[in-house]
Amino acid sequence: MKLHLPLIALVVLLGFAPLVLPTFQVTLLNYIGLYTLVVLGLVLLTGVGGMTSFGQAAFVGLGAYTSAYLTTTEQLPAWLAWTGGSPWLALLIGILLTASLALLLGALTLKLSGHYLPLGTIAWGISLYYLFSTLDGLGGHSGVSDLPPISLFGMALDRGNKIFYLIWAILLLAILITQNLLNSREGRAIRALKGGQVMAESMGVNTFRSKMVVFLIAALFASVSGWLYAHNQRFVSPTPFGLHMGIEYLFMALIGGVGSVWGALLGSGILTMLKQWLENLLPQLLGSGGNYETIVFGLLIVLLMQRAPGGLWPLLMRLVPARLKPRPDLPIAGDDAPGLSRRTLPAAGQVILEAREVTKRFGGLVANDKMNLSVHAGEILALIGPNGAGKSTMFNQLSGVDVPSEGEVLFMDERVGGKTSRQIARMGMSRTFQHVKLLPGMSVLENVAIGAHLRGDKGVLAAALHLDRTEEAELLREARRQLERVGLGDYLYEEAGSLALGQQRILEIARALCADPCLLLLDEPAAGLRHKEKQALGELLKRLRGEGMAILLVEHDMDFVMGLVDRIVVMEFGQKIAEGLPEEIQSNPAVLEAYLGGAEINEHA
Ligand SMILES: Nc1ncnc2c1ncn2[C@@H]1O[C@H](COP(=O)(O)OP(=O)(O)OP(=O)(O)O)[C@@H](O)[C@H]1O
Repeated sequence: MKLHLPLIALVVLLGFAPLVLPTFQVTLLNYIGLYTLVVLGLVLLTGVGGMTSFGQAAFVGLGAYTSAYLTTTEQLPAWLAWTGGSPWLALLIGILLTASLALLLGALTLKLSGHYLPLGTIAWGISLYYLFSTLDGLGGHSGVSDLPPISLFGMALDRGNKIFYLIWAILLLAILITQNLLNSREGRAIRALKGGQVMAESMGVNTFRSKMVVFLIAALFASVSGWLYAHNQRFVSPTPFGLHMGIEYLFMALIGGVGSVWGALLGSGILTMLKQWLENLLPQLLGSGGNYETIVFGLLIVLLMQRAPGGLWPLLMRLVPARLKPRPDLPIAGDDAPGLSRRTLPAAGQVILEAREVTKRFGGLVANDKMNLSVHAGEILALIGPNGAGKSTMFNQLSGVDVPSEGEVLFMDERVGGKTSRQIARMGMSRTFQHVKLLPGMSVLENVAIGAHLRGDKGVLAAALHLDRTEEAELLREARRQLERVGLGDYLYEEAGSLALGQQRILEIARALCADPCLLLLDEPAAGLRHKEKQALGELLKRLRGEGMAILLVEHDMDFVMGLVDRIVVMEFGQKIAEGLPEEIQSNPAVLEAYLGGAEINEHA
């Protein structure tokens, strides 16, 4: 089922709602719409991006108070006088103010990791809350009243059933924008934030920028919700923008399903209705007034986290038959489309990667000792050695993940040390990982398309407005092409996490190829592969070599290495003990001694 069908159904239902429902229910729906807008931001920020924020209510307050101040103050400062009490111009100022503050707060807090980030959001959430009650002109704890209603096409939205349409139109637009964004090049970068940052950076994604984007969007959604809230209530006071409300928004996200866009609506709806219902029911049941609903909520949340940590939306989706499930829109360009531009590969034999006297020390331990090696275009070089020989450490120096203590690594005649993974990816080096790094819940096709990140340039705005479709179709076609090339063409729409380990390794190679590299670094590509898969991988790597690609692999499987590579570098105790053709290495006494105490290398080492 196409993804916008549920949207159309919802629009029709909502169109009739204020005409048939009693005022009280319309008011409830208005609140659900306002809360969902904030929670939608949290889904992006927390559920998708993996950054927990307790401070969203403060951004709601910022939007609300900005409009309250601008539309009720009689003598505005001269530089703001042009807003003339218009809620729409106040919205514009609110958006600009929120964006500026979000950029500042994001720059200060988003680099924090672990529990420091949520603590940071609590800190600025509390600061903003106190600012609302302290700043001159904002009415202190009693707040600001008599806000004008929003006018639209000359009609004052002064009643719940009128502003209803504006609230829900803005919310549906936000849902659409969020869906569009998530199903795009930028969206894949955002979805990689939770659990895939190292991989994403090595594919050229600027993960800090992606974090900033979701933080900004979440703040703007909250601020617009605040603006609507203020003009719906026609009154603002600090209470609804405090930390407790920040926590309540998180609860809504958690109940609905913090990773799903529609979960935001479900969570806000359930919490709002349930709260209302419990507020009425519990005092009657218990025979006295009090905040019993908060206690019941606490218990319900604990229960939910035990039983359905992913929230209710994923549970509901499990009940829906596969053919009715909403499918993301994944356009794939036809074969007649022009295709992405490709890098010109260096001439065969040209030195692409060179390690010069690379030494790496960890305290007193010398993991790499004056290592020299070079990789040429159109060549497969294997780096082998017994466990602990220093191969992974060398791999890290070569790929720029780590900087040598002494010596240097040159890639395409430029120093690798000190460059970011992104810069190195842009130069044409692409890699796989010893421990597979992919996004298990994302489709195989989209996982591989992350590799093509640097081959597109459409940004957030283009994605949100769906103006990126041609480029997106090209990127996905490239991902499909690489998947077909490595033999995973039948698995495009499977979840990557459902593939066998061997297939996941192959997926990583397809992803690396999607970047159109001139050098492939493969960390134990044959580990976990069955015999036939290894043969197929060997054939693929030979084909790539034939096309002029340089390939460096670290590998333990000697059968695989000996039948495939052009040259081998052998390491032991951090040093190079041999270098040469496979047949030379197989009979090199030093190598035989290092590996098997003298036996010939022809089995798995
Ligand atoms: N970050 C680190 N801090 C301290 N010691 C390290 C670090 N990384 C690696 N080492 C040490 O450096 C030596 C080489 O390790 P490395 O992982 O590079 O070997 P390897 O050849 O890749 O081994 P394996 O085949 O088992 O993966 C080992 O003694 C290891 O304990």
